[in-house]
Amino acid sequence: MKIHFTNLFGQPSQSVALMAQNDIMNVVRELGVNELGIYFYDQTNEPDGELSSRMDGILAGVAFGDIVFVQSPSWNGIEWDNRLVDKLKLLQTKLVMFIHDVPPLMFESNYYLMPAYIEMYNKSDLVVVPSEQMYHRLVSEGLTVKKYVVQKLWDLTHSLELYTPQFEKKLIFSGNPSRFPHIIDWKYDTPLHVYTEPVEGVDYSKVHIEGWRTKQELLLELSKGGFGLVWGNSENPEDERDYYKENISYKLSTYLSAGLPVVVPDYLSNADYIREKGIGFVASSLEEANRLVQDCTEEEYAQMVQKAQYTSYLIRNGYFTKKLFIDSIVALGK
Ligand SMILES: O=c1ccn([C@@H]2O[C@H](COP(=O)(O)OP(=O)(O)O)[C@@H](O)[C@H]2O)c(=O)[nH]1
Repeated sequence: MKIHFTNLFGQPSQSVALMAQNDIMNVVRELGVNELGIYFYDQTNEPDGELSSRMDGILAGVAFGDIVFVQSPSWNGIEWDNRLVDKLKLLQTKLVMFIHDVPPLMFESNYYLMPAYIEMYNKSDLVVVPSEQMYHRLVSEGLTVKKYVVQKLWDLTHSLELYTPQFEKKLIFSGNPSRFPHIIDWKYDTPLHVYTEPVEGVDYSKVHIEGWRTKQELLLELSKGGFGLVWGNSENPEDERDYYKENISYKLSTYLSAGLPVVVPDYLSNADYIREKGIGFVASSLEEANRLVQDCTEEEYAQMVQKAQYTSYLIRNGYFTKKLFIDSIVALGK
């Protein structure tokens, strides 16, 4: 019996979906997993026979009874993904749906696709979900798969020699303000440094715009100090859509991979982890986030940095992925 993971190719190198899938693959490859490369492309007018041959090629190395983790979605559309799943069922594989993103919940205009996604998820033997909240949400939408494993945090692997974060009353945000517009309308005392590719015609005068960095450059910069800020798509938590409360934030793991203390909103699916481990502040508004940083002492910060080392070690070395991998195999065998 072999174990396979699908892995995404063909998106720009700045795509977080691509980074996340590729990083998962880098971890499980070390565990002997076989890679099923999936190309992201415009498949709209692909003739049926060609699509079928393409998929047979992708699945050439899969034998009857193997275990296949499908990193979902492939971003080629639900029909494409569903078709691949049907081929995997024909091969009588044990199917693990590793749910990274749920497009019908991400964008309101896609909600109509929910029954199609649930139908596909229900073909699997086990689902890996970002959080308990997401599992219960999907069950409320019709998910019937009983076996599930919670991912909890993204890994972000590297073997860089980083700095030890130093106390500085500054916040850092690594993400595209087009998805987080309130970030560049920053109204608070604590300086906010934003890592993103600047877009022409956008006013960045209220923040310190740092430009785009590669993963390595970003981690090195982050590890110098300050606090990593996670916030949802709305400034006010009351306006926040459910999705950010159910999925897990990639930027949160980026900060933690660099050993940086964080400030997160109280609705974040894994805010309890930050609170329990003492590796940052949990805030109910951006105003409070600002105040918590302003009131923080050097000793308090040093303690958070000390505690963050443990989570940083796990994230850097891929342990959240290794854990979900082992938990899934154990659960499939029950
Ligand atoms: O200069 C930059 C800015 C961002 N990023 C990456 O892009 C991610 C942003 O992800 P996103 O905003 O989608 O995260 P989420 O919404 O899940 O918090 C960061 O965490 C980094 O890993 C990067 O590599 N270089």
